[in-house]
Amino acid sequence: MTARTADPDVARLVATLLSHRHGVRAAAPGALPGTGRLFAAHPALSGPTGLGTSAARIAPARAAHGTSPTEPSGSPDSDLPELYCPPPVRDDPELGEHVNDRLVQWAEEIGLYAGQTDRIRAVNIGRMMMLAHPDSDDPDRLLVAAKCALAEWATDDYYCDDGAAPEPLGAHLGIAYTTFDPAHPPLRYLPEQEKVLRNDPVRVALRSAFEHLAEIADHPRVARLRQEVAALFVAYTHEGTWRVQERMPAVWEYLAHRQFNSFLPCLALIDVVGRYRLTEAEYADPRVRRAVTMAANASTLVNDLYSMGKEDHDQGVEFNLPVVIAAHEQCSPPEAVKRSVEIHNELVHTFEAEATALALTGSPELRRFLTGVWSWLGGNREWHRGTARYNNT
Ligand SMILES: CC(C)=CCC/C(C)=C(\C)COP(=O)(O)OP(=O)(O)O
Repeated sequence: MTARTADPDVARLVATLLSHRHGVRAAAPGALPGTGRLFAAHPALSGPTGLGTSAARIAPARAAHGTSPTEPSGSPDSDLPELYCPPPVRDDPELGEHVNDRLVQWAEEIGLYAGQTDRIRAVNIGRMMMLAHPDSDDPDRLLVAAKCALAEWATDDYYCDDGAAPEPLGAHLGIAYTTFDPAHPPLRYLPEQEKVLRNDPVRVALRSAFEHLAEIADHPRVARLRQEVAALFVAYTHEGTWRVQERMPAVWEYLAHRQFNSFLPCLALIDVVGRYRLTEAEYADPRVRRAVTMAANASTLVNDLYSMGKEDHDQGVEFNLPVVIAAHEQCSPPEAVKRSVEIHNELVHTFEAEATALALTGSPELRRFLTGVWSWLGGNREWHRGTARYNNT
């Protein structure tokens, strides 16, 4: 495994991706084909109503941020393929800021990212939740999703990234897991266990986030998130092994890991935030699972592309799809970025086709959930395009 250096051609391509005015435009439709009409036919499932909610309704061809399928696509100054991604459905900066303020307050109260309040505020996960969950204007629900996301992200930042030693990773994650699936030791060991769970900000954050989730979600959906975060932790360990072994994974292996070291836990809360209930039978349907995990993977490849600039400055080896492709397919870094965009696009096209079929034949709740995943892709990309986490390097 060789250390990477910032390649000026890659920097140019990443800058193109990040650019608002000349970047790769959203090329995908704003709604899954056919679902706009179906939503209209099911007013009970057509999203929130009331003050300030009109922007949250799913509109087939309208972008919240000046990108629409009718706009020209592709960048004038590069041959980077279009990033196939829907536009964001709504942009309500005030709502995002409100959620973000409360999220930062929570982080301060529990000591998460202590001394880095300004940085965490600038990352603006409140805005991410506002963009990615356009069918909810409920700040309390968006805040719960934001707390879960920040706690999951912090687990990565504290235990995996930023030069963290890989050796204790398994133990860190094993203990962290018990914050939301409690261990029940003989009573005499309980004080010692409890002390450890309280003396680390990641553990405190995960426990607190799950407690808040339990206030708004029923047991099956809390269990659903538990399962997705367990898979996330397995994937964190998977990545840690490459560091210990100093091994560059094969492209297929990297992608398999990225399906779960992904935003899948965020997608799992789409119905909770939207205040409806997708049955566990439908969530677990292998056809739904395939579509949703592909979308999760694609949304995280967006992260790989947008975070390349940041990762060039991080300590230690940072894995992302272009780095893995360049290493294994003996191509230049710019070519690896292009191939990564193509892989992203294939995943999104496949999701679009399969989710459309499922939405047309499944329950109204499944239809709304899959539309929510599609909206999530658009909001996720829009957030990556603007967050200080990837734009201030
Ligand atoms: C919000 C959430 C579920 C986060 C867990 C997974 C995660 C940390 C990412 C999908 C982000 O990936 P990465 O580790 O590459 O993050 P950075 O690019 O370092 O911000």
